[in-house]
Amino acid sequence: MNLERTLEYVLHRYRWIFVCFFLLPCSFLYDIYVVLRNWIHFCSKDASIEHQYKVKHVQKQVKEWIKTGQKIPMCTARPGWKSTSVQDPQYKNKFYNIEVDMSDILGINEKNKTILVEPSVNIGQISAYLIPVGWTLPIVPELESLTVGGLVNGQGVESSSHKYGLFQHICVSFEVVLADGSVLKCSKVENTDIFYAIPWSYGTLGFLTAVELQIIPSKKFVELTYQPVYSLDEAMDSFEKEIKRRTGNEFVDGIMFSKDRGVIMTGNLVDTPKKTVNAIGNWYKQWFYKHVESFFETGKAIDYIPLRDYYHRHTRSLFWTIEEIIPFGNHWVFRWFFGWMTPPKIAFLKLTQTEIIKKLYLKTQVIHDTLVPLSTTKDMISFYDEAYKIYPLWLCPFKLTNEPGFVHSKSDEDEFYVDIGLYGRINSNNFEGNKTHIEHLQTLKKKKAYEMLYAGTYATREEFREMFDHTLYDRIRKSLSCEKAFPEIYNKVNKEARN
Ligand SMILES: Cc1cc2nc3c(=O)[nH]c(=O)nc-3n(C[C@H](O)[C@H](O)[C@H](O)COP(=O)(O)OP(=O)(O)OC[C@H]3O[C@@H](n4cnc5c(N)ncnc54)[C@H](O)[C@@H]3O)c2cc1C
Ligand SMILES: NC(=O)C1=CN([C@@H]2O[C@H](COP(=O)(O)OP(=O)(O)OC[C@H]3O[C@@H](n4cnc5c(N)ncnc54)[C@H](OP(=O)(O)O)[C@@H]3O)[C@@H](O)[C@H]2O)C=CC1
Ligand SMILES: CC(C)=CCC[C@@H](C)[C@H]1CC[C@@]2(C)C3=C(CC[C@]12C)[C@@]1(C)CC[C@H](O)C(C)(C)[C@@H]1CC3
Repeated sequence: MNLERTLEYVLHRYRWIFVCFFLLPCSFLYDIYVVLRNWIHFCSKDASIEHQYKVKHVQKQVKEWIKTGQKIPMCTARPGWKSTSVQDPQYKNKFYNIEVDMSDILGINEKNKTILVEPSVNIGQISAYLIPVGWTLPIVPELESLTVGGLVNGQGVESSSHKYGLFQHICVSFEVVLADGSVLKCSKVENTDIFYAIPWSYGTLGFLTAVELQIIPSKKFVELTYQPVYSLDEAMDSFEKEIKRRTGNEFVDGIMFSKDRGVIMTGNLVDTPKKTVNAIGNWYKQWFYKHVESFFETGKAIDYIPLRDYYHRHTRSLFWTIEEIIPFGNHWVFRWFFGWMTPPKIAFLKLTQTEIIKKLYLKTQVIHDTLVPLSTTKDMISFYDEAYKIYPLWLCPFKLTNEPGFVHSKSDEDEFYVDIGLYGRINSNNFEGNKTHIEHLQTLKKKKAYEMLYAGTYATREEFREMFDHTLYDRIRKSLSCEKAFPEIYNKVNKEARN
């Protein structure tokens, strides 16, 4: 027991040695390799012609699965350690793996204001491609490694979501390979039901092979205003006012550093900065959340930030979770000398974490996002303060439409919700392990909230069905004969059902 404790302590406390001396250089070299590979690929091949061959390859694999007698369900062959989540999808070892590794941008259609991409294209790739040519996605989730396939089959949210909704709401059409090996295009005008059923479906309706996304004109900078607040009431009032402001804000989000102290941030796109630009993405700059915290000393302030730096502001510090791994990572000496190699790749961190580190995270930390109606956000934050006391806390408002599907507003109208992000160490003396986690689930139910599923769910199958609207999903699964081909969503996102 004592030995285990000591080992836990050493592995956790000194993880940085392995991360700094091994994972950081590997991550940096891997990034160079990816840039070169994409560039060579871009110069040597016509992505849209090659796309057709890639789709045929997926179809061929599905048809081979049919010939095997459809005994075990299918899933993508993307290894679990590559996924941007804490989960370990062990089903990948048991299921029939289909290679859907398609990572090309297929082109922009400026007239229709859309971009066509393959599903393994990541958000970093899209922002680097679009911004220099004057366009951007209306919603750019902040971690560069998130893929379009994962964001569509899962879910995505960002500080522009109060205006545009969730990532699924900027999708124009999907191309999918179905369980019978056929290819189908769906959108708001053709195969509508399938179009609405795919978001949140976790790859349990078919294999996504292309996604058409809405694009909007971009500008060079974000004018970002930081407004410190000194009580939860003030935070909620300011938040509500900024979301509903008539003149509009392109971006609204907030970070609470304790129950009574937070910073609400509002931003707009501009071409001409009115003061010196703050390129917060440069390797020697402070971690973004530390920069935000500094405004308690100075009071309300404005920054002009290059657009791409703003979008990926939490990439370098993985929100605030990197501090647990490299505790001195924000020290100026580290930033100046090693900052250019950060962050370590999430995939490499996952691949190399030990069982003891995994257990320690589960025992002492929570990584979870909940989607709570704006009207009950204050109560939910108070609950989190009592039960977990995890700070900083991310607050990201979003518009939830009543379009059909797994998650929609609970009235006939669009409603405002807030994504509350808990990422870190539990500091509350009231925390009582699973008892608290169960109370949390019950509170979510009372508040008519949803859970984001990248962190998995501990809800029972019944609770899960109560939280998420399965009406359309069940119907589409039947009509597309998915029973043998794919597991149900629950069997992918709940640990016990998954194994
Ligand atoms: C947010 C949360 C909610 C929970 N709710 C319930 C509940 O309602 N009812 C109940 O009976 N038990 C609940 N638990 C506890 C849980 O049931 C068991 O501890 C778990 O099933 C043990 O499985 P595992 O170690 O194989 O972890 P896995 O689920 O396989 O996860 C693998 C590893 O990933 C990490 N990890 C996974 N998810 C998280 C996360 N959200 N936050 C931090 N680290 C994570 C851990 O390192 C974990 O060891 C909850 C745990 C967490 C963190
Ligand atoms: N700001 C934000 O919104 C953030 C969101 N996230 C979450 O991260 C996740 C995305 O991470 P990422 O690593 O990109 O994705 P993952 O590899 O985690 O994939 C997520 C799910 O999507 C399915 N999927 C992915 N591609 C396809 C495809 N082409 N066809 C069919 N199914 C597919 C996977 O199926 P299979 O199981 O078969 O592989 C899996 O179930 C999302 O769930 C998102 O919610 C995380 C951080 C921030
Ligand atoms: C909806 C939004 C904005 C979600 C943000 C989620 C991030 C905070 C999550 C996504 C991936 C994530 C779960 C991860 C981790 C921290 C929190 C992250 C970055 C870490 C790095 C924590 C340390 C762990 O040992 C391990 C390496 C497995 C994970 C990897 C994924």
